[in-house]
Amino acid sequence: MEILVFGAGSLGSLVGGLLARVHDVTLVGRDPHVSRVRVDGLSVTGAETARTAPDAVTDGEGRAADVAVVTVKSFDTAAAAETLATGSYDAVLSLQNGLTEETLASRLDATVLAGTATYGARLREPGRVECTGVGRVVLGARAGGTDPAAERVGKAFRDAGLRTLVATDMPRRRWRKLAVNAGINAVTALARVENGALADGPASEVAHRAAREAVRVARAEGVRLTYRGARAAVDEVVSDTAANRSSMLQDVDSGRRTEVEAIHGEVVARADRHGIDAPTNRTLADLLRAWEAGRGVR
Ligand SMILES: NC(=O)C1=CN([C@@H]2O[C@H](COP(=O)(O)OP(=O)(O)OC[C@H]3O[C@@H](n4cnc5c(N)ncnc54)[C@H](O)[C@@H]3O)[C@@H](O)[C@H]2O)C=CC1
Ligand SMILES: CC(C)(CO)C(=O)C(=O)O
Repeated sequence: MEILVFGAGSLGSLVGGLLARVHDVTLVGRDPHVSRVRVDGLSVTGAETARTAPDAVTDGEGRAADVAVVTVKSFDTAAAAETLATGSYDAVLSLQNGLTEETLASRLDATVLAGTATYGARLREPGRVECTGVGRVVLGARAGGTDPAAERVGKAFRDAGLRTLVATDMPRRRWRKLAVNAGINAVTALARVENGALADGPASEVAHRAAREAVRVARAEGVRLTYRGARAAVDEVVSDTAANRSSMLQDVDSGRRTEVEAIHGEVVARADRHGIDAPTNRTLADLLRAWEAGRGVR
């Protein structure tokens, strides 16, 4: 299969590097990573290992592939979609955090598939990405149900050795992941603690309240999630990833812009639309916005 990975940072390089074991992969990213991959190939180290030679480019305009996998940060989604719209793809799959498929679908003619990834990835140096945890990719039709494109892409991922599930309930899975991120990300970033610190104590209470608010909004949107299920999902991720520094904590550690708008900001914006209160997410979002403004990364 011909696969374009748009956003060859940490996750995109890991997924693209593994897919390139059996597929014709092009990474769209930035220098110096792209130049290094072109000269020396891409090395995947850590929990997964591979040495592959995908094509790598900095200009994503006017390209064509069977599928484009989008792995830019959520705040770069609209710009990525504008570029993808100049090319030709049968399907576009998002593996990002947040509900970014809506942004992609509103700008693209191609079938947009929803996805989640629980693999951990960190770009260690140009040309080398570390797999910090073997997770799973779950993908499927954006509105739920079956889609032949999802089956084809799922098979292509599995053929390359990526643990992949094709699911028929993606709206519920997307919202459950958003509820988990709403629970964990800002709390760990602001308290400067690893995920495991949310196992009990006051930070755990804040995390559960934030996840509960996300579930309330999901239910207002007709997505069947239970409060107990989301609480259990937060606890399970906290336990499974106890030693992780969440992606938002890593962004704060590095003084980078965070995905606050796609996670807590999104929960608040949708809560407002439904006339629901989301005070915990509102407070967490405002604190992160204040931190970003202070760092000059907003
Ligand atoms: N890193 C991880 O372990 C995981 C990340 N995710 C999600 O995946 C998404 C990506 O995360 P990361 O890979 O960590 O971010 P990242 O910042 O490492 O990678 C994104 C890359 O996209 C590139 N990019 C953005 N716009 C571009 C453009 N127009 N042209 C070329 N390159 C462009 C950036 O330069 C950057 O290298 C986020 O939504 C994140 O929440 C989800 C699960 C795990
Ligand atoms: C699931 C979790 C919270 C794992 O750290 C994550 O997705 C993130 O850090 O963004």
